[in-house]
Amino acid sequence: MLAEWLDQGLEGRTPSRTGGRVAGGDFRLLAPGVLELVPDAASAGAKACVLSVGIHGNETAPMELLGEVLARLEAGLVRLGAPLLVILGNPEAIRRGQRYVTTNLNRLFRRDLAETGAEPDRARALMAEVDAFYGRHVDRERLHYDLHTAIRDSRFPRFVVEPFGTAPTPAEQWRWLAAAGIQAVLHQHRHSWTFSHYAKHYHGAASFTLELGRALPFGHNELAPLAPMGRLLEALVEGREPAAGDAGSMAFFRAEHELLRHSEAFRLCFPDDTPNFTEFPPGTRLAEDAIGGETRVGETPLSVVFPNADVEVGARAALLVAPSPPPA
Ligand SMILES: O=C(O)CCC(=O)N[C@@H](CCC(=O)O)C(=O)O
Ligand SMILES: [Zn+2]
Repeated sequence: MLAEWLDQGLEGRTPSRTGGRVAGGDFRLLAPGVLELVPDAASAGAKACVLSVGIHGNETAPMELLGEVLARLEAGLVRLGAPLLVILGNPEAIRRGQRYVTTNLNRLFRRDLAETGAEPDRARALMAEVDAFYGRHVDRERLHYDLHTAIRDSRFPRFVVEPFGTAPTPAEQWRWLAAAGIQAVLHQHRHSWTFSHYAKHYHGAASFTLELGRALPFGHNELAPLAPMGRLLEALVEGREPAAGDAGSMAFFRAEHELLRHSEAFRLCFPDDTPNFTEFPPGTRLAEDAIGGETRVGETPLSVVFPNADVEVGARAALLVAPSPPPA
């Protein structure tokens, strides 16, 4: 039923059942693509976990990975020990195999959102579900992992974005992420109104956008490198202490600038297939635009992450980042 829930969500079918039992607890379907799992008895240190996939419809590996965890839960190989909200972000975009339908859902998670349309409505529905879920677990630490894959190759194929926010990230997160095969961490320098930012900014959750390799169609993903991440997700679902790795094995970066597309004439001055975290020396021309002119690297080298000239006008076309010290 749980793994079927993913398929039903993708196919737009009404689920055959809206609730039932798994080992250690109950599940119930709260809304299309929103599933809550309630343990009979959560373990003492269990977090209130939000796990989301498919916020971008073409990023399939996280859906397959989470589908495997849910299948193991259903088969009784994993026992529910933590309150869990599982979210299939943008079902219509997933059905179409597209990043989004009309606008990028992952820029809309703000409470003063005024836009109307399918994606803004979905953002409002997901924010309400997250608010209600954390509201039901006020006594627990909050966690949100928003699982994605990247458009391009990367010097670090598996990395996380730590959203901007005042709530400090618990040190255990770095150890868990290192053990789960994460190779780099990028600290955001300003509000970005992504889903992971929402959980941190409004709810003080330990939250990340996780980039788990490259975006490929269903059936083309190599899940073996994600096995350690699958084990981290299972530990969270069971309310167990996850495996700890050496946080020092990860590379840490900080966003220094956000490159915005200001006009239709915007273009990046490096090849389209430039991998994430490619470093450019001082003086390199990175982009040109009809409004705002050209962007060059200043006095210190900068690396480029998420370069995409094809975003909506006004949207982020790249992050320019520099190495930063690991958190104390
Ligand atoms: O590879 C790309 O260019 C985009 C991959 C992706 O969807 N990344 C997220 C990052 C969100 C964040 O900054 O936390 C996004 O752009 O929404
Ligand atoms: Zn994404």
